[in-house]
Amino acid sequence: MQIRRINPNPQVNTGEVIYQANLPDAKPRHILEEIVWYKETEVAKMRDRLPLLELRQQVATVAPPNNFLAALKNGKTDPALIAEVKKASPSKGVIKEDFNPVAIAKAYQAGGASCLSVLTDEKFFQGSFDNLSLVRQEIDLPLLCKEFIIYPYQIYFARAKGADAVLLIAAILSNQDLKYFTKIIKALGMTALIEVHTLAELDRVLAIEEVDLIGINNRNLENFTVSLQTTNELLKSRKEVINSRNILIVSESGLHNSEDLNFVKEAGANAVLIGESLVKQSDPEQAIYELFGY
Ligand SMILES: O=P(O)(O)OC[C@@H](O)[C@@H](O)c1c[nH]c2ccccc12
Repeated sequence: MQIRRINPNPQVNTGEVIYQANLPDAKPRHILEEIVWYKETEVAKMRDRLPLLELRQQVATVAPPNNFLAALKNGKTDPALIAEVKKASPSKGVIKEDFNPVAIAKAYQAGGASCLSVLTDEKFFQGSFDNLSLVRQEIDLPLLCKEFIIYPYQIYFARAKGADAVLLIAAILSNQDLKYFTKIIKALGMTALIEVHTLAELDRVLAIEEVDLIGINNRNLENFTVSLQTTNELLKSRKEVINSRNILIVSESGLHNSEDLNFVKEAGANAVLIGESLVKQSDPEQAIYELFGY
C-alpha cells in the first residue's frame, strides 16, 4: 500500500501529491497528513460495508440536488452566509458540548443563512454522515458536505446522504484529481467548493476551466494559525482573473465579528463560511443577526 504525502511546500505550485510506501515507522508531518492517512482506512471500511456499485444505485434514488451556487448569489445577507454545523475541531477541541445538529441547523436557517455546511469527519471533528442525513431531512437550504475528499467514492456517498455541494481541498489533491473530482461533482448536479490557502494553490485551481466557486481558508490546516490577510492577499493578487471569470469567493474560518466580515467583504469576498463563532452561542439565530447587523 502507498500513502499520500501532501506537497511539503504549499507555497510552490507542484500540483502533485507525493506517494510514499507505508513504512511502519512513517510519521505524519502535520495534522492534515494525519487526517488524510486516517481517511484512507476509513474509506476502505466504507467500501467494505457498501461497494461503489451499490452506492451508485442509492444515489439514483435520492432527490436531485439544490443549487448551492445560486443560493449564494441570491443570499439574504451580504456577504452571503454558509453557516457550519460543527461540534469540535483539532485546533479548538469541543466547541459545543450539548450539540444538537438539527436544532443548530434550524436556527441558522431562521437567522438567514443561504447555505449550511455539515462536518462529516468523525475522528477529528466529531461529525458524521448521519448528521448530514438528519439535517437534510429537516432543512431545505443547500448543504455542503465538509469532508476530506480523497476518493470519488466519498463524493457519491455525500450525494447519497443528500449533499448539494462538496468541499475539495487543493492542499491534499493533485491537479488531476482536482479536475476529475470537480467533473464528478458537476455530473451529479452538485457544486464544488474548492479550498485554497496559498497563492500557488489558487493558481492551480484557476487552471481548472470549470471552476466557479473558490474558498479561501484563513486557517492554515497544517499549524492552525489564522489570518484574515490570507483572503485579502490572495484576492489582491488575482482579482482581475477572478472577476472576469465570474468566480464566487468564499472567505472561510476565523470570522468572529462585524469588523471581520467587513474586512473580507472589502477584500472582495462574496460569501463567508462561519462555524465556531456561531455554533458556540446559546442562540445561533440571534448571533447571525448581531454578526450581520440586522
Ligand atoms: O469555525 P470557523 O473558524 O468559523 O471555521 C469554519 C470553517 O471554515 C472550517 O471549519 C474549515 C475550513 N476548511 C476546512 C476543511 C476541513 C475542516 C474544516 C474546515
